[in-house]
Amino acid sequence: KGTTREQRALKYLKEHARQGDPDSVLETFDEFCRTQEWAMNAAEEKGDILDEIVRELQPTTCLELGTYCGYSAVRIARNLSPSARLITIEVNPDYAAVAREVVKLAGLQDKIEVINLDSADVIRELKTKYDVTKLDLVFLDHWKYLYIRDIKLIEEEKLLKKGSVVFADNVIIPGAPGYLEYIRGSKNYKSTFYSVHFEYMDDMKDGVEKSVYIGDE
Ligand SMILES: Cc1ncccc1-c1cc(O)c2nc[nH]c(=O)c2c1
Ligand SMILES: [Mg+2]
Repeated sequence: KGTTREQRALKYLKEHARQGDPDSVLETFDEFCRTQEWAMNAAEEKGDILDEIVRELQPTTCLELGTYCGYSAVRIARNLSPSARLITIEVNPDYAAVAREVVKLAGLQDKIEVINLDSADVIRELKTKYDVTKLDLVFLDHWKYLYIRDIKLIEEEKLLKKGSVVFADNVIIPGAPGYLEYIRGSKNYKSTFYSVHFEYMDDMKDGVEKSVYIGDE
């Protein structure tokens, strides 16, 4: 084959999506995943909830852990106000390279910064190196065992404020052992679970968890 699934997806997007049109990029990516090859995008019901959160919260500074090909980064950024921005972290260099192309194709490179590093290392430097004061929205969509490590690090760095939203994908499949217990057991969050279909699979159920920070700043 020579190419990876992510490279094939990017090729399809370049051939079929409208340059500079985020909606077209997302629709085309969904079409690819429905007709050509499945990919782990926070799409369909998951994406609809994400859209709703962004539209209601109108976040200024967003952090995404787990960029993959940039689908949810585009989904978030297309609804951001002019001065708002999204920092998205992807540890896999091949995924990060594709994501940067997808972000460019959507015309959102001025709103989205893709960082190809380990999430913990970046979280520790958000205030000093990335000019972040507080995070209004955090989207956890990387590796299930890192959700709890990274949310504790975000708390340690005092990056959340009252009203900040932490949105987690895949809390059922593959599941986020320990994260749900931690966040639901914490007095600093008000959590809501949403039962949703797994991306592009009408006969599989997953879950997402929306947690609003109400703790001390
Ligand atoms: C790929 C896959 N296969 C079977 C079951 C679940 C998954 C799956 C689905 C996702 O939405 C993911 N999101 C972020 N990171 C992941 O690793 C991930 C894995
Ligand atoms: Mg996911």
